[in-house]
Amino acid sequence: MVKVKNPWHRPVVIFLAAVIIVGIIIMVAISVIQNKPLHQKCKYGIVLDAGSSHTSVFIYEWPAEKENNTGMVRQKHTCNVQGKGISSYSANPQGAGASLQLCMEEAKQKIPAHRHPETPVYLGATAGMRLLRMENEEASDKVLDSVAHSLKSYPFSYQGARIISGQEEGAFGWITVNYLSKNLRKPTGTLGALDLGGASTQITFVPQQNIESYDNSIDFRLYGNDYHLYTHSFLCYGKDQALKLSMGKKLESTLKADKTDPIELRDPCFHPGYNFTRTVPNVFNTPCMREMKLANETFFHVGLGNWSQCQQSIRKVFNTIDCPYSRCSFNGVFQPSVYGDFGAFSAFFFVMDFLNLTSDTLATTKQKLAAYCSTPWKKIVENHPNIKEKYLSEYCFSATYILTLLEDGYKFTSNSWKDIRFIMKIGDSDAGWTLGYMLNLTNMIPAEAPDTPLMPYEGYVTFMFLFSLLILVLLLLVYFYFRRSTRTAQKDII
Ligand SMILES: Nc1ccn([C@@H]2O[C@H](COP(=O)(O)OP(=O)(O)O)[C@@H](O)[C@H]2O)c(=O)n1
Ligand SMILES: [Ca+2]
Repeated sequence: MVKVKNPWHRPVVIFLAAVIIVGIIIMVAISVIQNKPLHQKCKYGIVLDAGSSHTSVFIYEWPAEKENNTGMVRQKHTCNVQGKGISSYSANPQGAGASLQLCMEEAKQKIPAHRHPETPVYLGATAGMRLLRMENEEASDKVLDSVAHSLKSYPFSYQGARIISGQEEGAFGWITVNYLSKNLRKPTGTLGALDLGGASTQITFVPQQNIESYDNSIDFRLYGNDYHLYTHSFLCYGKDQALKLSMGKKLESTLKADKTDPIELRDPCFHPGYNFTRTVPNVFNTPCMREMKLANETFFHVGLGNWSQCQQSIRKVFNTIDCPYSRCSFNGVFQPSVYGDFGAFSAFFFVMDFLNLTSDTLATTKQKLAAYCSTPWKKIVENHPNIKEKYLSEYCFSATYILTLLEDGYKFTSNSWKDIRFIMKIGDSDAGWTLGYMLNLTNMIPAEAPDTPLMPYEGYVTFMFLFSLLILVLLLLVYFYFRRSTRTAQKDII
C-alpha cells in the first residue's frame, strides 16, 4: 500500500477560508460603521405654538446625517404652557414671557446640553395675536417683546418670535401632514389639511380647478416636485370666536323681538336644563363683532338642546350669498371644489373624538349629534364629572359648527365626507403648522431631491449579510467537494 500524502493542500484551504471569512466580517463591519455611526447623532429644534387659547412647546428630533430625507424629523416632546394664550396678557405683557418658563426649563432637560447652542427656537403666534394686533397694536408688540426676551434667556439659538400669517398657518399645516405621511417624494396624491383653532380655521389642498384669487394661491417646489396649493384662513371662524359670533347674532335677535327684563337668550346649541348668567361684554369683547350698546348688562343663557335649530342659527354666521368668483366657500372667499383626502386636526379632532364621531357617515354623525345635543345638561355633567363645565357645555355647539363649516362652508358632501380623516397625530408627531414651519426655516425640505443611495441603509446591510453568507456556503461546498475528490483519488491509488 502506497499512501500519497498532499502535505500542503489542507492547511492552505483552511488558511484561505479563514482569510476570506475574516475579510468578509471586516468588510461588513466597516460598511456598517461607515454608514451609521454607532451612536446615532441627533439634532433638535424647538417651536412654540402661541395659539389663541394656549401655548404649546414642541421639541423635534432628527438624525443629524439624514436631515434632508422626508419623514425623518419626529416630535420628541411637547409641553403645554400653564394658563391661557399669550394674547390674554395684553394688560400684563411681562406675564406672557414668564408663562413660558416651566416648559422652557423642561426643554433644557430634554435636549442634551452640548446641543443647546445649536438648537433653534422659534415662536409663532396665530389668530389670538392677529386679533390683539387689530385691536391694540402696541399691546401686541409688548406681548411679543416679552416672549422674545424670555426665550433669549435660554441657552438655545433664538430665531425669532412673530405673528405668522393665515396663509403660512395653512401652508405649513399642509407641509406637516404630507411630510409625516411621506407623500412628498412619491408620485401619489397629497393630503389636504383642515385646521380648526379657537380664533381661526384653515383649509389647504391641491385643487383640480384653477385658483381665481391670487391671495389663496401658494406655490412650492419640494424634493423636485411642484405643488400648486389653494389655502385660506378664516379669521374669527375658530370655534371660540364662532361661538361668540353665533351668540351675538342670537342675542341681537332676542333683543329685537323682546325687550323684557331680564334678557333670556334661549340657545338651541346648549343642552336642555343649562342655565348660566352672563354679561354682554363677555360675549362681545372681540374685534370679530361690532360692539353692542348694552354695556355690562347681564342675560340668562338658557339651553334648548335642539340640533337642527342650532344648525340653522350657525348658518347665519356664514354669508353664502355674495360671491365675486365662479364659486365661493363663504363670505365672498374663492374656493375650488374640495378634492382628494383630507386630514382634519386640532379642534376638528378634539371635538369629534370626544363625541366618538370620527368614523361615521355624515347622516349617522348628524343623528348621533342630534341625540347628544338633546341630552339633559344634568346627565351630561354626571357622565363627565372630571371635565370643566365650560368645555363640557360647548361640545354640542362645537360639533354642530364643525358639521356646518365643512358642509355649508367648504362644500363637503355626504360622499366626500368619507375623505375626511379626523387625526391628532401621524406617527409620533402632532398634526399642526409647527413642524412644517421649522422644516421650512431650517431648510430641511430641499427644492430638489437630494441624491439618494442606490439602496436604503437597512437594505444594504441585509444585502451584505446575505451575500457574505452565500460566499461562505459556496466556500464550504468547494472545500467538501475538494476533500471528497482527494479522498477518492487516495482510495484509487491504494
Ligand atoms: N384638548 C383640547 C385642546 C384644545 N382644544 C381647543 O382647540 C382650539 C385650539 O385653538 P388655538 O389655541 O390653537 O387657537 P388658534 O390661534 O389656532 O385659533 C381651542 O378652541 C381649544 O379650546 C380642545 O378642544 N381640546
Ligand atoms: Ca392653532
